[in-house]
Amino acid sequence: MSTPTGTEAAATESDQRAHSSGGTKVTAGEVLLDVQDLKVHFPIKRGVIFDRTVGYVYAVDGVNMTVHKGETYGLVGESGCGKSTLGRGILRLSEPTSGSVMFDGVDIASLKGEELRKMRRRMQMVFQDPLGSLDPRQSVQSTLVEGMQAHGLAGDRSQTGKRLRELLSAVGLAESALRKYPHEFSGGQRQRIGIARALTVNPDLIVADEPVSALDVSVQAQVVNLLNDLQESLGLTYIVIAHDLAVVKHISDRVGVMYLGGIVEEAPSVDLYAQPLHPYTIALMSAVPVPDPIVEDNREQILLTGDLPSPANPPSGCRFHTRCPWRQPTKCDTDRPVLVELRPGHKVACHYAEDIAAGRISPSASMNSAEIGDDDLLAQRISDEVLKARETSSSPFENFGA
Ligand SMILES: Nc1ncnc2c1ncn2[C@@H]1O[C@H](COP(=O)(O)OP(=O)(O)OP(=O)(O)O)[C@@H](O)[C@H]1O
Repeated sequence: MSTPTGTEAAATESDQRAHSSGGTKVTAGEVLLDVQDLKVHFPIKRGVIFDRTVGYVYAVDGVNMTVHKGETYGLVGESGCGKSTLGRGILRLSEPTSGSVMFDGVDIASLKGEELRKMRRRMQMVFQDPLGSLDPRQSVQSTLVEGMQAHGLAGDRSQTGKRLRELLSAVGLAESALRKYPHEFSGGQRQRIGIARALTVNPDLIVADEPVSALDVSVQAQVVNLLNDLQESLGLTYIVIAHDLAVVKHISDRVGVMYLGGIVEEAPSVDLYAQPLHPYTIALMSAVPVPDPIVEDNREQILLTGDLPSPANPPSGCRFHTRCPWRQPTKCDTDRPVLVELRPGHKVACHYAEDIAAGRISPSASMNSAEIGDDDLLAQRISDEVLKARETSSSPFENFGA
């Protein structure tokens, strides 16, 4: 996770390899998580008496990703593209349909019972809505003690008390918080409790699903800084799921862009934001205003037509071809592109990414803004991103385009 001053996460020289990519330092430590061809399909059932499976929602459909120890991997993409399901699939909170999830060298799909429980202790989740994810009838103390007891980490009374004080101090809450209930806290404080709960079991990996999106912009930076401090002091690895492009840019070392169940682009955060290579990422980023009025005046916005296809009936070939301004006949419609490393550490799943980057293919006129209707879903979502970016430009985060 990048700090607000842009310093890199600490790691020892021996477990790092670094190389330069257009001025960006790409740092890769030891692999903690290795996801291969992960699929999570949800059956669609019909029938009152006989529960017939009539189809599947292909929520996650062939994801490959690796996450290194001590890094923050940001997952971004529009609503419904499968980010949460991927996070849950990695933790086996949603049962994968196929594929492998290697965590610290062990395939967690093969684990059962006690072994799975022990492995789960090392992987925790922080949720978007701290109020919804905390039991309103439980005091902070019982919430935290419950987490420890579930994994046999509670110890005796004085050990538990010491640990509780450590946890509260780690997340910046006073000891008096122990006796209080979730409704007595602000949103930011509740998220601190959610983080403390995840920390009770000394995890290695935290999957944070929209950890700041329910918070006021003024509080978002505090929680991001807390996550950052905890990462440095405890050596944590994060997967942060977020739709806010500014937040993702700010907190991630590397970013994966998801579209309809797959990762279409993955790169070190600085590289991705400096030069997006996948048409979907290019369109998302072109929609976000920049603070410099001259740059803003010349900003070329790529708008896309068509609705987001249903994950129950995804398009053939490239999943994005139905809305891609650079779509080329036949190949895009028939062949599903795989992630290919086009720059150091920068992978793209697009048959024509190099041609697009070199300007050898122009976006189709029929896909430009003139034809965008008010009811276009993506246009709506992109404009939501624009509005969000405008809000965050007065937030503690740097403006997306800065
Ligand atoms: N338990 C489930 N059963 C059936 N379909 C599901 C289930 N969970 C998610 N889905 C579907 O899977 C797709 C991906 O959902 P998911 O929540 O992972 O997306 P997301 O990118 O996290 O979106 P959001 O940002 O809105 O949470 C959606 O079409 C969703 O409706």
